[in-house]
Amino acid sequence: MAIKRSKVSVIGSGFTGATTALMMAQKELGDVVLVDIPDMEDPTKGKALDMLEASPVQGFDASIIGTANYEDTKDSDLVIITAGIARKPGMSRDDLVNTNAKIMKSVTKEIVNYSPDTYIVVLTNPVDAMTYTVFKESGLPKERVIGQSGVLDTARFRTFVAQELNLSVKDVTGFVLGGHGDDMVPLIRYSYAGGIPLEKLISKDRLDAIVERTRKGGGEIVGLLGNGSAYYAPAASLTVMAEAILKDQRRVLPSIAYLEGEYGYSDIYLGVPTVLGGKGIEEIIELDLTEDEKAALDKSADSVKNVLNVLE
Ligand SMILES: NC(=O)c1ccc[n+]([C@@H]2O[C@H](COP(=O)([O-])OP(=O)(O)OC[C@H]3O[C@@H](n4cnc5c(N)ncnc54)[C@H](O)[C@@H]3O)[C@@H](O)[C@H]2O)c1
Ligand SMILES: O=C(O)C[C@H](O)C(=O)O
Repeated sequence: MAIKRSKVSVIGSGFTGATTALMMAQKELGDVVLVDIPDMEDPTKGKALDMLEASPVQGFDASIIGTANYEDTKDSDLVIITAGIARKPGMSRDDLVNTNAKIMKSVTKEIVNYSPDTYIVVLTNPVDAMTYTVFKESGLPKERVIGQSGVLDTARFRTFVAQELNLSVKDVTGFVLGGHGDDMVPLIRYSYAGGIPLEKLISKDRLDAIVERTRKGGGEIVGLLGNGSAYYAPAASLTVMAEAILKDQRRVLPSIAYLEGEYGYSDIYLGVPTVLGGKGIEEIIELDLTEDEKAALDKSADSVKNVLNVLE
């Protein structure tokens, strides 16, 4: 049998979907199918063609098509969901819940109809609850339905730490746990610059300020953009997760995973450290938490549960 390139479908061709499609094609992760609603079919085709025309200039090999027909997604190895509405200044991510839950249900039906064994990575907000909705609707095993928040939240944290210390972002590591809301939990104790614990390099006051800015990082961009939310760093985050799965890299990355007792929670999707590889979420890493860290994580999990409770 001939060896085939991977196929990745991106549902939603808006800011995050289109940017993710381009980043994945630039990294030659596979052929890309960009999908939107029928009313958006022509602009979606236009974006895909425009990206394809960048390929000779940048020297990447990938087919990129735009469509409103799910048949074109048939046999996707991986599907990324970015479809839905984004928040505007003054809104919380949770305000999007019922509109986006309906969209999750309808797109998930179509996805698994054409790709019954695929992996799905969800971006749409409120992402912890939307990942739960997609999991329930898809019937896929839990390790194949994954949400994105921690890679982005950790990237924001690393950016602010690198700025504070005037060091390369490459040398700063961190971990953000919990739901993708203002009470997410950046774990300072597990964060380093060049292997040195951050607590030895940055004062408590400054670290507290960095944690607060990280928690409100999405809102900071929403406020600046005025009409829409972040998309470059979210697309980069989705791309690294897609790469980890498609290339079976077994990367240690924070993902929104379905918990069955891990960290003391059950029947919930929440951000935790995971091993991401060719089987999707291959492991959930359970870190020892102090009482304060566990209390912060409980608060964040409660916020996610409150959103799950309003799901219609
Ligand atoms: N989890 C995260 O870290 C994170 C980061 C950034 C954005 N987001 C979320 O991602 C979502 C998308 O953000 P965006 O900036 O790309 O928004 P956008 O408005 O630019 O794009 C959304 C696209 O979804 C399409 N769409 C709507 N209903 C659809 C359906 N039924 N089928 C297919 N496509 C459909 C729209 O036509 C639009 O093109 C938002 O909910 C946003 O809050 C999450
Ligand atoms: O903040 C938002 O609404 C979008 C996204 O969740 C983000 O963190 O940038």
